[in-house]
Amino acid sequence: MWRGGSNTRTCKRRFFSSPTRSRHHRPPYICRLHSRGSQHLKAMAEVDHLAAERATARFDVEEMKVAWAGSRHAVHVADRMARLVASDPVFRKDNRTMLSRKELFKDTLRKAAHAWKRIVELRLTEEEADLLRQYVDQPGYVDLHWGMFVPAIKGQGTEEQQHKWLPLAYKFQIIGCYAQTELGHGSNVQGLETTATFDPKTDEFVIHSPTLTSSKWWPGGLGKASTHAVVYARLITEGKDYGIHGFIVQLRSLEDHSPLPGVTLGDIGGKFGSGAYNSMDNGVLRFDHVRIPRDQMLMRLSQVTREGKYVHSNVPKQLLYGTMVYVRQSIVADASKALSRAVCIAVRYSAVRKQFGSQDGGPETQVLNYKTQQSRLFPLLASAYAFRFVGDWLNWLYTDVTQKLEAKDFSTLQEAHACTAGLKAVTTSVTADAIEECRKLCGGHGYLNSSGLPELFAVYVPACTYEGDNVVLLLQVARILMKTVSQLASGKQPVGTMAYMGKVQYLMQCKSAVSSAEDWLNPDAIQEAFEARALRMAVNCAQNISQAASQEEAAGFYERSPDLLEAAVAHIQLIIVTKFIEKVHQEIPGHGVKEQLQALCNVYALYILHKHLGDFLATGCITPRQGALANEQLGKLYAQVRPNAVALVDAFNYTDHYLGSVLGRYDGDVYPALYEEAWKDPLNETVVPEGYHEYLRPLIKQQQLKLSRL
Ligand SMILES: CCCCC/C=C\C/C=C\C/C=C\CC/C=C/C(=O)SCCNC(=O)CCNC(=O)[C@H](O)C(C)(C)COP(=O)(O)OP(=O)(O)OC[C@H]1O[C@@H](n2cnc3c(N)ncnc32)[C@H](O)[C@@H]1OP(=O)(O)O
Ligand SMILES: Cc1cc2nc3c(=O)[nH]c(=O)nc-3n(C[C@H](O)[C@H](O)[C@H](O)COP(=O)(O)OP(=O)(O)OC[C@H]3O[C@@H](n4cnc5c(N)ncnc54)[C@H](O)[C@@H]3O)c2cc1C
Repeated sequence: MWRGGSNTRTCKRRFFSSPTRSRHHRPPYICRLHSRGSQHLKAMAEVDHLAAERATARFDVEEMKVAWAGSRHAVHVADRMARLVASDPVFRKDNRTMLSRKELFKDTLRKAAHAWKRIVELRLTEEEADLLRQYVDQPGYVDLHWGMFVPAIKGQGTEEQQHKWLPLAYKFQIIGCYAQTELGHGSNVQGLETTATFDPKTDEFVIHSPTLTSSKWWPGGLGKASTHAVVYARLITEGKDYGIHGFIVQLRSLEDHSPLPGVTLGDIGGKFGSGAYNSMDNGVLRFDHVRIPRDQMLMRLSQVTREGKYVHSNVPKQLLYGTMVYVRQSIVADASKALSRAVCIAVRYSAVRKQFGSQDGGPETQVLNYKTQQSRLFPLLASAYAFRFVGDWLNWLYTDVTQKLEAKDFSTLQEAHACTAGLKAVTTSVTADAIEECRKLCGGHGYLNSSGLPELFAVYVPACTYEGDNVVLLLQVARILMKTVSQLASGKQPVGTMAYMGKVQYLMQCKSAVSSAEDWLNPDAIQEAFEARALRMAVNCAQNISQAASQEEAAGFYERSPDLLEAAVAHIQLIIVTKFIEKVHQEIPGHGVKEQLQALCNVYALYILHKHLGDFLATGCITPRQGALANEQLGKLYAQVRPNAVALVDAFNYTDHYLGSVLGRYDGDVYPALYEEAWKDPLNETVVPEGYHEYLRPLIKQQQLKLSRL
């Protein structure tokens, strides 16, 4: 009866009602855990399986935490916020991949509301609140509210508009999203179709979706949560189309959340991966002649007068894209977070996991000791640090450009666009690929949801697409490179991150002086090789475009776009290497910290050189022998990193809650955790599965009957 008749009763119930029997049927380890209870678990947690690894570190981990976080204050605040989230049961996330879409969405609403409650109760600063939200680690409407809606109003709204709308947004009296992309157009912003036609009779804009393809499609937070949106639409006044502009539009009632008349909206449906980005209500939105007051056009850059006259302030039109520039720089900062999480999991697990090598009964080999594991993993570890530092620099650049713009100095706008677009593209592509590589580095267990890696990948991978498809963004960088090359002949000196192109005479013909593996530890040798490679690739593209004399320049660009993409990547990699070298040149306190960062900087640079050796050889920057020496030095650097690897990921200072991975646990006690996690799966709620009586039993019985007839 027990076996056959009660497949809906749970293991838990049976366990308590009939312990002997349950124990018999339960896996022995689980019974042991339950019988000893939390005391046993606590005792287990006190064992540090990675202690030996930590003991081999040759640097001060606490000081490395400071180097990673940026300051002692940053370490302290991050630590406090991470623990606050980890200790609060509302922020539990280990069950996320098992929730249905509706449950997951409600859970996201609950977490967002609870986070807000805590922020208000504890009177958290903006810095603390941002960190708290980061550690809650569940994409939701608040990301778009704070991350795009508020910045769009700040960047494109007049003082008066900011005064009216920002206090409402700051107190969550309204919830906003960023509605730009449409069903038919995302990359091509100028191709958007939604219209905002000025009606001078009523002093209103009429917002309308003229076609199916003009439906807003993708905006996060739009589907179910937002009450308002910044909507991008073609401004039409006095019969003329003035192109894309931003408008604040109310979508839902502030009383009962129902859509306002003329507004049709909903969620666009399930997305890649279980859990993951499905906590976000990416939405669809259509307007049927929805009227808004004229003063809800964001009028900082251009205005429409009461009479309907269009007035454009004397500022570059591209400032309309300011919110995207802002978010792209924050995405670069986030790349190092996602990458470091994946790397932390893979490094710790690789130190715990053992395979082969015990023929004589001795201990097996930690997989982290395999050279192949090191050559796949350590460049990713180095990339996490590289992205962290280039992200800090980009944040500085963004702040600097913003201050200049306030003073009506637009000279660095192009530099900001090229750096944010290019770094966003390169760091997100590398990070997405790296998370998947970390999954493979964890073998079979990496494929389990409880490793945290599948969800991390699924949440992260759309970063290659949103806020600008990476290929489209790299082509923007390439265009700026081509413009810069073409200006070299006229003697115009490039500035900022393009300044190296001014050394064109030298860089086009220089030969690397490297003659031993150690020579590649010289930052000048690395810098020169990367500069020469980037410049020669750009110049080659420019020559090829201009040699296609029969073609228009745009056609030549189109024809050569695959090569241009590679030239753009080379330029961006040069920026990352340069900023890492600059970081290492600074004063860095703490025993051994500078030396470790130096080693990681060299790993990053020589790994890129090795991976893109074809570029370096084809452009004649280095010889095949010098390429081989770089690879030889890389192997030596991996050996140097090996004893420090676990401590280098400890320096990220992530709680087990934030990591969300049984493989990446701080204590390295992986196997009991994996084993226990398995039993939480809903399939294990019953011993006999649902469907047994419908499908399995009849099948087995039928076969038994057939056999008995033989
Ligand atoms: C652990 C998990 C972590 C997860 C991540 C966590 C957090 C991240 C934070 C937030 C993310 C959360 C959610 C994601 C939300 C996503 C939102 C979105 O996706 S919003 C929609 C974004 N859409 C795009 O990015 C569209 C991309 N397209 C464009 O930007 C433009 O169409 C494009 C491609 C630049 C072309 O522009 P266009 O005006 O048509 O013309 P041109 O190419 O001819 O350019 C004309 C000149 O303008 C210059 N330019 C272009 N853009 C800019 C700019 N942004 N700033 C300054 N200048 C710019 C360009 O260089 C040309 O200059 P010249 O005339 O040649 O001098
Ligand atoms: C998870 C997620 C969240 C999002 N959130 C928001 C949001 O909050 N608000 C919002 O407005 N939008 C949002 N978006 C939309 C996002 O910004 C767009 O999807 C993105 O800009 C890419 O545009 P697309 O979808 O039109 O891609 P497409 O341009 O259609 O890309 C398709 C393919 O064409 C290629 N391609 C396109 N143009 C060129 C070209 N000129 N040269 C060479 N190749 C080209 C691309 O590389 C790609 O391979 C979100 C998207 C996702 C996935």
